[in-house]
Order: sequence, then structure tokens, then C-alpha cells
Amino acid sequence: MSEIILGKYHGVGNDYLIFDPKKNDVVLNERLIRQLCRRNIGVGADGILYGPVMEDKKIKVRIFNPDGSEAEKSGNGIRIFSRYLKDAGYVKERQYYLTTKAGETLVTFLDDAGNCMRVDMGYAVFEAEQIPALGFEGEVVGESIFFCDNFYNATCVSMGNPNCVIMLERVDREKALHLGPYVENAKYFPNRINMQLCQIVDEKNIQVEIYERGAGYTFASGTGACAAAAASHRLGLVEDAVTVHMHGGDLFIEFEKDGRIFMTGPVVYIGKITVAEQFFA
Ligand SMILES: N[C@@H](CCC[C@H](N)C(=O)O)C(=O)O
Repeated sequence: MSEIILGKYHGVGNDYLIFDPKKNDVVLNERLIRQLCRRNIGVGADGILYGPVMEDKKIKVRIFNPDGSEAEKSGNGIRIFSRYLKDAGYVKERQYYLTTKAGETLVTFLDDAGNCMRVDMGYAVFEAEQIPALGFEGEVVGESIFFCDNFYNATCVSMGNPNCVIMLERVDREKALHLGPYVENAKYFPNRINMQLCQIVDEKNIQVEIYERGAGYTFASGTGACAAAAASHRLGLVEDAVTVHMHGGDLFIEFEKDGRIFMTGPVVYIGKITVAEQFFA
């Protein structure tokens, strides 16, 4: 195996490695993903963005979790990969479409450097079948669901990927670490699920703690921020523009009249990493 060249970026503390197949002749498999994402004994990341992959003249990215599973969508991943495409000279336009497993997404760069982007995240879907969530009919909104030790007020949201938003009076990292593994792997969710603990601060602000499918506790999530804002909006608790505060920073979420969701947030370039050949020995 030869050395690997990676890019590393973060979006409000959600960090990703970029694996560009055009710059590497190594095959990215599940074992390698796990090795690279490991903190302390690997490079460390909340996931790997593999691309660009060109399909039918569309620019595609594949999103991998640190456990090697593949996700349909990632909000921070979309912004981060867009910044990479700009940095590497693949995209020069102010607006372009990026395809993930969940479909096409319109990305707008808000500055020349690609430090901040506004992303059309599509619509939140609450239908049990679309999450998928077993044992429920119709929409899963404000349901009392049993996890681990108690019943919780939960709303299930597909943002392209599955999310379960739990409304609490107060949220903190410890609660997310405690409840996360139970929710992620609960019997209701055959594809597992991402969890957001959500506290309403006021009609314009929510505080959210994240526990991601295949990744565990993360400092932030773009789809998670949209899901938490969408659940709060659907429950009538927030207005059409919401700042989602997370451990790693804030994302700004807007709802259009028809429910279409836009996410605005930053991306930071950390650097280029060369992984030594010996690392894989
Ligand atoms: N960090 C993400 C979500 C990444 C995928 C997620 N773990 C899943 O399996 O669906 C984001 O910013 O949206």
C-alpha cells in the first residue's frame, strides 16, 4: 500500500477527511476508513468524504461514518466537500449542485474564499415509513417513546438521513453520551438513527447536543441541526429562522413558506495530511 493524501476540514467542530480518488491509488475500504478516523491512533475524524466521483456529468460525494457505514447525507459534509472542490479547483461557480446518496443539493458560496455557504437542504419528512421507524403509523411527531430508562418526547425526521429529536428542558453532553447508544440502536430503527437532544431557548434559538449514527458524540451536525430545527418548527416552538447552538458552534436554519430548509454555516480548512505507508503495516 502506498501513502495516502488527505485533506482535513471542519464545520463547527464536525471534522472530516477528504479522500480524493484522483489523488490516491489506494482503495478506500471499511477497514481503512475505521483506521483513518480513529482518534489518537489514526488521523482522527467524524467521517470521510470520498470524491469527487463523476456520474452522468454530476459531481458526487460518498459520505462514510467512522465505523465504515455509508450515510445518505451530511450537512457539514456538504459544506466541507464544497469548500474542498473550490480549493482544489474543481468548482469555480458561485452556485453548483452536489449529489449525495440522498439526491442533489444546491450549494451557494457566500464569499470568494469559501469560508461560508448556504445550502438548500430540501424538506424534512416526518413519515415513519420514510425514516424508517417501525411500530408507528403516519408521522412520528411529539410521540412518547421508550428508550433505555424512560419515555421521551421524540420526533423522527428524515433529512435524507434518519434523525430522532428528543425535546428536553435542559440538554448536556453527558445526557447525549448516556442516551445516544440506546437511541441509535433502538429496535424501532432498522437502519439505526442519529440523535439530537433539543432544548428550546426562545423562538429564535435552540441548544442541541448530537449523537451520530456510526460516529458517536460529535461537536455538531448539519443534518442534525436541520432535524432539530424542523422538529421544533413543526411543534410550533420556533419561528421561520432559527440559530442552532451546538457544542462546536452555531448553524443558521431558515424555513421557506413551503417548508424548504436552508442551512448557513462556516467551514475551516485544517490542512493536508500525508499518511505514511508504514501506518498500514
Ligand atoms: N455529521 C453529519 C451527519 C453525518 C452522517 C450521519 N452520521 C449518518 O449516519 O446519517 C452532518 O453534518 O449532517
